[in-house]
Amino acid sequence: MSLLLPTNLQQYPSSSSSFPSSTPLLSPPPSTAFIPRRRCLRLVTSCVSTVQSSVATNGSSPAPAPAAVVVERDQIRLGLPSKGRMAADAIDLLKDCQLFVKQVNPRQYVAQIPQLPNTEVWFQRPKDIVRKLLSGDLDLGIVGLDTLSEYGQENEDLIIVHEALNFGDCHLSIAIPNYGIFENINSLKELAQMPQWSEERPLRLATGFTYLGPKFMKENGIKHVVFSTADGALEAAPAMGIADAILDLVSSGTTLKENNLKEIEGGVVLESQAALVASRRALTERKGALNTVHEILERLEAHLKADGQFTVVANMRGNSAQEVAERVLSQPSLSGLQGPTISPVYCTQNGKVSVDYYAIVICVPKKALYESVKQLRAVGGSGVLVSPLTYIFDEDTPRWGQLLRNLGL
Ligand SMILES: Nc1ncnc2c1ncn2[C@@H]1O[C@H](COP(=O)(O)OP(=O)(O)OP(=O)(O)O)[C@@H](O)[C@H]1O
Ligand SMILES: O=P(O)(O)OC[C@H]1O[C@H](OP(=O)(O)OP(=O)(O)O)[C@H](O)[C@@H]1O
Ligand SMILES: [Mg+2]
Repeated sequence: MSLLLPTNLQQYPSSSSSFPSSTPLLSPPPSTAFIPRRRCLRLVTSCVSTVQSSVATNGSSPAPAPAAVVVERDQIRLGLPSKGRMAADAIDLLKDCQLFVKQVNPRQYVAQIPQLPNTEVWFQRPKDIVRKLLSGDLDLGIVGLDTLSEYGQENEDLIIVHEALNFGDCHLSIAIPNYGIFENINSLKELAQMPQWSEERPLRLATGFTYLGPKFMKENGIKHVVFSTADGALEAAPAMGIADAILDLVSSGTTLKENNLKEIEGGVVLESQAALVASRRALTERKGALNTVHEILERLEAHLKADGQFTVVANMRGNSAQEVAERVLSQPSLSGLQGPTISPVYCTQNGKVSVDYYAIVICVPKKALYESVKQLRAVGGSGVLVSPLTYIFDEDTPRWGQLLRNLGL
């Protein structure tokens, strides 16, 4: 995968050809950029009988084939999650960027965004958004980085345009029971070194991530492992006796806790949140796609930057703007984005206009609000007004420059 990939994903080699032939129950090296998923799973099923049925009914399809051509059409297509926990948040984020998705009813899978007249929205399951970006049926999409990595499989055509949309935060992590033989096991290394695992009796790992799971275990040198898969509620697998460990998404950790499971050191495969993704082919070959992604990106960056900040206005007595500025800048949390704006506050006394006070305006990170208010008071600030910020449009968006460089433009 190309530029803008988060660091935690960049650690993966772009080819999976290094799967050792001695690794039991894993697929041999593929000859193309795609892992032949069916082949990988068939090897698993031949060794563990219980896996066969779950794999057969799992619905995991083979890795998507790369699109050969960009089919001509007038509209740019943006894929949004049709349901699940990301669906509402994606629409809300666009709404906060003044991009209103007009969906007539929830069962209608196509919608418009009046502010982007050349763009249509298609609602799809997250994994299908990735597949359809690859097949050329979608041009842009919002999905979790986990889904992108699992179904995109480092395909060069997928470009992460914005890797941190600030929702859908979770991480993909190995978890083991906190009881029995695992009671004192707290790291991946300790798990790998347990004497229980052998070629005949490998560690049984249940996961929906049938690409990332084997890849991670291989990269960590864990040989005696076999994978099973299911569509959900994986946390039940150890207690049901189906698996020894699981690899699944974690956010609050409640599901693990409620099922007597624990994460282990070194067991995090990736950190994930929602991302804006594009097809490289679409951006380079489809008329209007680059302009559309530029507009969406500008709005997203401006909104997301503003989302973490408050505007703070306060009055301060002083002899000059310079003197007030010196006092304000003596405090570490009051420098704002570029520095405080300081303006005279005019009032009349005995019919004469005079300036005794100055208004200062700064942007303050939401996390630092209380600290900033304390610092303002300490240098004589009063009448502090705090209001939310809607947008911060910088001179240029850093991600836009990165995107153009990535596309060779
Ligand atoms: N517990 C969680 N907390 C936060 N984000 C999560 C969590 N679980 C999943 N996600 C994010 O939301 C995305 C969609 O998850 P969701 O559960 O809605 O669908 P799914 O499980 O992938 O699909 P399906 O409907 O087939 O079960 C995930 O790919 C991930 O990026
Ligand atoms: O750490 P937590 O906040 O408890 O969240 C983790 C759970 O959320 C996801 O499941 P989801 O709710 O999507 O159900 P699913 O298994 O049907 O996908 C994930 O697969 C975990 O089971
Ligand atoms: Mg789910």
